[in-house]
Amino acid sequence: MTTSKRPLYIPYAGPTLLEMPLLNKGSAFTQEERLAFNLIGLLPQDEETIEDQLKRAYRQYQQCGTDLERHIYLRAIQDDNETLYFRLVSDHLEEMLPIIYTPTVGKACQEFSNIYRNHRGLFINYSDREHMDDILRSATKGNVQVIVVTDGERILGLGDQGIGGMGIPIGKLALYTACGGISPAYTLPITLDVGTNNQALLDDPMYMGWRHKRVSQDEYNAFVDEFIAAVKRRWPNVLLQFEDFAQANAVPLLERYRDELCCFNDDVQGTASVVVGTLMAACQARQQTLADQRVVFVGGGSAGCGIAEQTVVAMQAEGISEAAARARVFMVDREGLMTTDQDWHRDFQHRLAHDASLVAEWDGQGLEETIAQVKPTVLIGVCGQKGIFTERVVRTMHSGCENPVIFPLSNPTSQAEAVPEDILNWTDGQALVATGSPFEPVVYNGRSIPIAQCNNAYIFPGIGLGVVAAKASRVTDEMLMSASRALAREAPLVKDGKGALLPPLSRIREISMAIAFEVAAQAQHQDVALKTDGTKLREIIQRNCWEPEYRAYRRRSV
Ligand SMILES: O=C([O-])CC(=O)C(=O)O
Ligand SMILES: [Mg+2]
Repeated sequence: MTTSKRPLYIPYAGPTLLEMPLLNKGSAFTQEERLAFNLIGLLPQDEETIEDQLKRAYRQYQQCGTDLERHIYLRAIQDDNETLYFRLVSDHLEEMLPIIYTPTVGKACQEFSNIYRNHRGLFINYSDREHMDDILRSATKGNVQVIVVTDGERILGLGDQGIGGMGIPIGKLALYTACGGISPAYTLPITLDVGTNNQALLDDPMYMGWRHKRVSQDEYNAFVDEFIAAVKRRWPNVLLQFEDFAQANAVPLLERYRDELCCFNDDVQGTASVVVGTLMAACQARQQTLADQRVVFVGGGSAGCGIAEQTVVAMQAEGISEAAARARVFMVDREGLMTTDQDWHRDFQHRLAHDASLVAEWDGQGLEETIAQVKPTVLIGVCGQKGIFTERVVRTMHSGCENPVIFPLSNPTSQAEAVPEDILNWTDGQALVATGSPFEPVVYNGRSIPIAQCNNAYIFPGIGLGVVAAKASRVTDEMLMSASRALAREAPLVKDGKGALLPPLSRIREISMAIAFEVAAQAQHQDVALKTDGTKLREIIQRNCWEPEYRAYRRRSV
């Protein structure tokens, strides 16, 4: 079945057309199209519908033996026929998200050079820097609206994966389409190949990236500068998402470019936005405010500090002073509670450090002691250290707080600070738990407790859709806060008094639309997008939503 939308006029034909994943329909080309586009004899005789193709594809998917094989299989369909890929993923969204995205995408990054089949996106190598404009020009898509870029240095909690990190921009952009409705014709994944410090990759004869240590900081900064300048020349209005950069670069890059082009850092700002939205939902479900909470973060990197700063802003919005809000937020890192006498902090960490006098009477300032002293109501893990929320840590917290909120957020599953089942067992089933990677519901005392996946996937597709639809020129902090509020409103535990802290992923398309609306309205309010009325805005957002369905093709002469 093709849609009732108007036909597309296509200048390509023959094998070339079949090799264009954005246009290929495979066995679904009609007899008339096969004639018009010189496809006779290039396809088996039977003219199929997308439903026929879906049945075959899903059957083959089910025959794959491992999650990584399922990932490879889906990526192959994506490279062959994007319409079929997105329809298949949309039809089985909850089942396939963990395959195309976290956690399986982590494995796909680690195995990138071993499982490589086909080109997708751009690899911009440091030694090709003089050709930056040519490289961007050779991106076959003319109208790019969203770029996700990584340099592969901090892929999930898995560290430096070199060019293997490309799995992440590809996965994130698949979600922009599957969850946010952005047409795949408008998305472009990019990996900046500035070398790798992962010795195993450098020694691996299969490794496909630049076999070179990461370039020096000065060389790196100049290279990223050239990249951003070239992007601005080629697509001045694009939305650029920074993804999985190392801590040393994430915040500085964001600060350097956020007033220069429409960009955001998903790990810092997207994660902050989804976590604050989930915290708001947890507080509302308990009829408390965020400003009532004492929050301990384990992991003082850019993600942890980003969430902490956004938490401070959200507490202030409830009416307390900045100083009072900061007094309720505690960062624990490798040297324990972050205090102002430690000299390793970067600026963004120093702002969140407590005065050393706070710990003067404590018995050290490690995680357990901090929990015992601070008596937090919320514990958030963003340190990538598996199992750091030990039974002792969780039980100590529970002894000071009847219903603790505990979010082990590190990804993928193998890096989680604790698993939900243990947390619920150690807290007599009282904790409110959300994780970064997906987990099955936990059965406790015969009750099935759903575990929310507090992953930035709830946020970035909606932000992207809102920005693209409203043609916003910047991503402001207030736009991110609107996204948090829109997400909290959808929490089943708040709306219905039961269920999870976040809506099921099966509703993510709808949630992304709601987020897009709030984000776009806020952009208009702040004059970073042209004003329209609300009805018109809804219409524009709707119009920007691409559906994975085949259009009829007519031949256009070149
Ligand atoms: O990709 C994910 O699942 C979330 C994320 O940004 C990260 O962990 O870096
Ligand atoms: Mg990330």
